[in-house]
Amino acid sequence: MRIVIIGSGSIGMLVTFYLTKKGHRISLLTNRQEQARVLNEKGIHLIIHDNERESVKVSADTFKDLQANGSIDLLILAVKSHQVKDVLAKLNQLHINIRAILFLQNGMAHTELLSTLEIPEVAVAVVEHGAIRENDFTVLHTGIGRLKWSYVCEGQGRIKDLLSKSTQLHFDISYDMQWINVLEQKLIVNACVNPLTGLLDIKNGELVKNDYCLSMMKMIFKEVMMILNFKQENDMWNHVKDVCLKTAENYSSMLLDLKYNRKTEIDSIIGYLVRRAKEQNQEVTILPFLLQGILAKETKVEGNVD
Ligand SMILES: NC(=O)C1=CN([C@@H]2O[C@H](COP(=O)(O)OP(=O)(O)OC[C@H]3O[C@@H](n4cnc5c(N)ncnc54)[C@H](OP(=O)(O)O)[C@@H]3O)[C@@H](O)[C@H]2O)C=CC1
Ligand SMILES: CC(C)(CO)C(=O)C(=O)O
Repeated sequence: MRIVIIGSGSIGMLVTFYLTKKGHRISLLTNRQEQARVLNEKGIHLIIHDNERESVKVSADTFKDLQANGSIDLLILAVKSHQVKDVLAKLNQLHINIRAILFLQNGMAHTELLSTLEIPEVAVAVVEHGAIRENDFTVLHTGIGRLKWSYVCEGQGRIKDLLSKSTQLHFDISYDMQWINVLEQKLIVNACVNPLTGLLDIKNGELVKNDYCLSMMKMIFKEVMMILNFKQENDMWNHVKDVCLKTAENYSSMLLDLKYNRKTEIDSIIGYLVRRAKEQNQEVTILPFLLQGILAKETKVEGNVD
């Protein structure tokens, strides 16, 4: 089975590492020639529990090296949510025949593209792990979590086959029948944690340790619950707080994107919720505030006030 992973950042390297270790042959497609060269020379190094280091050999190519009219049995997309559209458009232009696709993004931007896909097998997953790209060939596995996934359409079961053969190795995998539930539950967590940690420049744990932060997070949570019409409010609130505790020492991906001057996934998380509130004629004030706040930080103009 030809498995291709596009996106060789934190999650792309993490998933490639574990699948390779489990014996799967993966082609990792990078954005930059230099990264492909380094990966082919050094392999992927994974650092876990502060200093345990392991490495695997990998086969890396650039996205631009993809041959037109080729085929991919299973494509795993590990780019940021706002990069998905561009990647799919390029694959389409090259007439690549994709038999199955697995999305690993946070947020909901990619769900708006699902109805346009002409791929027989489609699944979505959320990654509850923490991973940080230290350099072009090293990834830190900072939080051990789960990969939760679900089919949008099952096709020939290639994804099920791969994931059922890939359990353990620090990568617990669980299946849910309802793909929308999988994504919405992660959306709730990301909406509560990411923008607030990004704006306040704090670790995830501070959100539950500091009473002011906790009450701000509760205000966000309330608006999100209303928009999604989510029923099990208490369970979900406990889950959000639990994620903050389990990832207490982590910086959220949004805070890191801001720190390294990268575009954040705010539109796919909060932008999506604001658009949904508008469609449902619901008045929301906190989420638009967060959206503007993060966009302001993303486009910050430096200089003296006077
Ligand atoms: N990191 C984490 O701990 C977690 C991440 N996630 C989610 O996983 C997804 C991926 O995140 P993450 O790995 O952190 O992101 P990164 O920014 O680390 O990685 C994205 C990768 O995609 C590459 N890329 C961008 N555009 C293209 C393109 N057109 N063609 C080929 N490659 C491209 C980037 O290249 P370049 O190297 O040039 O930038 C980069 O290597 C996100 O949706 C994120 O929210 C979910 C849970 C935890
Ligand atoms: C779960 C959480 C909040 C962990 O930091 C995350 O998904 C992220 O940072 O994007």
